[in-house]
Amino acid sequence: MTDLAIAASGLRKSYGTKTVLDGIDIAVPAGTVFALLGPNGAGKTTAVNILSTLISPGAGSGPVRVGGHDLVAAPQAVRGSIGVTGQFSAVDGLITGTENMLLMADLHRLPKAEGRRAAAELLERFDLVEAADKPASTYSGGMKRRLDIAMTLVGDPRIIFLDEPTTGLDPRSRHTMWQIIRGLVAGGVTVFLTTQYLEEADQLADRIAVLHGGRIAAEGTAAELKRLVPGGHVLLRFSEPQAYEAAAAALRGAGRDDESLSLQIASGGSQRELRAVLDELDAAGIEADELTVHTPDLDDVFFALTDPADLAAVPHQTKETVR
Ligand SMILES: Nc1ncnc2c1ncn2[C@@H]1O[C@H](COP(=O)(O)OP(=O)(O)OP(=O)(O)O)[C@@H](O)[C@H]1O
Repeated sequence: MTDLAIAASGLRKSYGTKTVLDGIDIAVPAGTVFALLGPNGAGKTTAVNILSTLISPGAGSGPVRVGGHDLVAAPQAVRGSIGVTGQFSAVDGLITGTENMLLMADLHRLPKAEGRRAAAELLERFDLVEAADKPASTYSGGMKRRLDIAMTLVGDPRIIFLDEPTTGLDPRSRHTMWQIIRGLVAGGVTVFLTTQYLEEADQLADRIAVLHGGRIAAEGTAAELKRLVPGGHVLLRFSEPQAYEAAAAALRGAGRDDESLSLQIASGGSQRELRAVLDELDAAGIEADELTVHTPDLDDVFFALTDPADLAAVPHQTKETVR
C-alpha cells in the first residue's frame, strides 16, 4: 500500500451534535485524480481541511497518511508535500500576479533567485505573463483561479487538494482548468478534488466517491458508478394520439406519458436493442416523431444516491463499492 498518496480510514468529524463525517475511508493511489462529490454541506471541505492539516480529525478517526506521513504525528511533513487551493481565493487583489507568486515563494522559504525563477515559470505555464504586473483585482475569475493554482504549485507539491476548482467559472475557463489539472497529473501529481459538478468528476477523476449523510454512499470509476443506476431508455414522442396508442399497443411494457404522448422503453442503448424497438414500430407501420436514447449519466447516480429523503429514512445507509 506504499503507493497510496492519501490513505484515511474511519475519518470522523463532528461539530457539537452534528456529525459531518461519520467514518469515511479514502485511498488515493499516487499520480491519480480522486474526486469527492457531494451536495452543498455534505462535508467535502471538512474532508479537505482535515487531510490538508488545517483542522484536526475528529475523535475516533482511524489513521490518516498523506504523502507517506502520518497526519497527526507529522503534520509539518504532510504540509511539505501538499498544496491546497481552497474554495476562497488566496490571491491578494492589491498586489500584482508576480508579487503574489513571490509572496508564496517567500512563504516556502525559497532563495530569492529560485523564487523569481519559479514565479516566472509558473506565470508562463498558466498564461498569466501579460497580466503579471497588473494588480490581481483586475483579473477575471478564471485568471484569479489560475493564479491561485499557480501559487499552490510554488513549492512543487506532489499532492494537491483543489476544493471546487471550477465553481463560478464560465465554460471556457472551466475547460482551461481541466486542461491544467490533466497537465498536473501527466507530471505525476496526485490530485484530490471536490466538486459539485458531475461532468467535472466524469472528465477528470480516476475514482469518484459520493459523499452523502457523512458517509461514502458509493465509490468507483465514473463508468462503475453509472452502472449502479438503471435509467437507460429510449424515448419515443408522437404528435398524433392514434400513432401513440398504436405504438403503446405494439410496444407492450413501455412506460406511458399520455400528456406528452411519449413512450419510454427500458434499454441499454445498444444498436441491437434500438433495432428491436424500430423493427416493432416498422412491423406495426408506425413512425415516431422523435426518438431519443438516454443512457444513465452521473447526474442520475448523484440524484439516486443523494436523495435527502434517504437520510431521514435510513440514517446509516450501507456503502456501495463497485469494482
Ligand atoms: N467550524 C464549523 N462549525 C460548525 N459547523 C461546521 C463548521 N464547519 C463546517 N460545519 C458544518 O459542516 C457541514 C459540512 O460543511 P462543509 O463545508 O464541509 O461542506 P461542503 O460539502 O464543502 O459544502 P459546500 O459545497 O457548500 O462547500 C455543514 O453543515 C457546515 O455547516
